[in-house]
Amino acid sequence: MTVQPAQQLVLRQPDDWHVHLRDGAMLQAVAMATARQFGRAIVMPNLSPPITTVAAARAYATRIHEALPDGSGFQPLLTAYLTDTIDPREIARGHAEGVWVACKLYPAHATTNSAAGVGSIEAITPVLETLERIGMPLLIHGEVVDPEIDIFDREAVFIERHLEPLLGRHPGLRVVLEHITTADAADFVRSGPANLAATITPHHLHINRNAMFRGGLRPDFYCLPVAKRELHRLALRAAATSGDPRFFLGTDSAPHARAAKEAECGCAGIFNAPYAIESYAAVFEAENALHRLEGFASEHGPRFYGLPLNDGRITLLRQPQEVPSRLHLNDAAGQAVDLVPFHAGETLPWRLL
Ligand SMILES: NC(=O)N[C@@H](CC(=O)O)C(=O)O
Ligand SMILES: [Zn+2]
Ligand SMILES: [Zn+2]
Repeated sequence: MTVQPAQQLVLRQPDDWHVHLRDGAMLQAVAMATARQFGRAIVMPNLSPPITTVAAARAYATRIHEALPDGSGFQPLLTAYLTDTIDPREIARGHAEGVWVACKLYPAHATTNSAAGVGSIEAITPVLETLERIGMPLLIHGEVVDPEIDIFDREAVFIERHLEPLLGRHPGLRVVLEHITTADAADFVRSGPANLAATITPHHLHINRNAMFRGGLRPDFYCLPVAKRELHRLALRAAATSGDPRFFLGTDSAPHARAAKEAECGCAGIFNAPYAIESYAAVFEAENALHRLEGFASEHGPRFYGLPLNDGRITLLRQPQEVPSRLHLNDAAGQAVDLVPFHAGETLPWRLL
């Protein structure tokens, strides 16, 4: 007897626990790519200027809803951008009013639009004490910015220099180490307390650092934290497919206009939203772990954030689909925004119905 592989996969509707929806024309062009598959998404606040006030977050939520068709059930979950001077009372007020659900910590100058980020984590102790008290999660871009540290070591060094001491000082703080890229991070989270979790992107499950240099310089595979060696990719695949509830889906879809990726100083970020769930499904199937995709994509995240699971379902069909090499997505004025999707030119085995 031969067992036929499943032709269709029905999943509880997933959420994206880390996405960049941007603003203006880019927001209008990319919002639907996320909303067509995910029920909710944790929307990053690194706009320019960044989202540092309750009023700015409210206005941004309105713009996100306006970028989507009427009746879209998509729910953006906004975040506050931490600076050295943000007032903990403003954070607590936005949380109490349901305007934002988490705070984002960018070490200053670590990544795109992080110049206004945090210079010293110790210096924002009153903010962290507030988060601990009110149970609001802290989401961290975990890389040191010390130029002496090799770029491939910045995540591991951040864990040792900053994350471990931070968890020691604030044992009740709920922390998500975002877009982990190393075996070091996966091990640290796995052996850490229940209030520590991590998101994992599709690209860090698919590519290692060779992808940036295959046959020439490939800006579409450049993101931060930068992809690491193969052993790290394999460790991330093991973590994502392990069933451990501290690991969950966060695409870090980070669209940049074509010209900004190919510039003299090209922007970091991979636009993976259009085929995100298919991209994860390909990984879980290759690891014989399709039965664990639903936990990773639809259950672990809401449980960590203390939110209900989505009621809806999505269906994936085993229908190979070719990913276009470019996408021309329209903004509200009908102007096309050109973007290169992750998996451009490749064939993915599953297709979202
Ligand atoms: N991941 C990236 O490479 N870029 C993100 C910022 C971030 O998540 O660090 C962006 O906003 O472009
Ligand atoms: Zn980041
Ligand atoms: Zn990001």
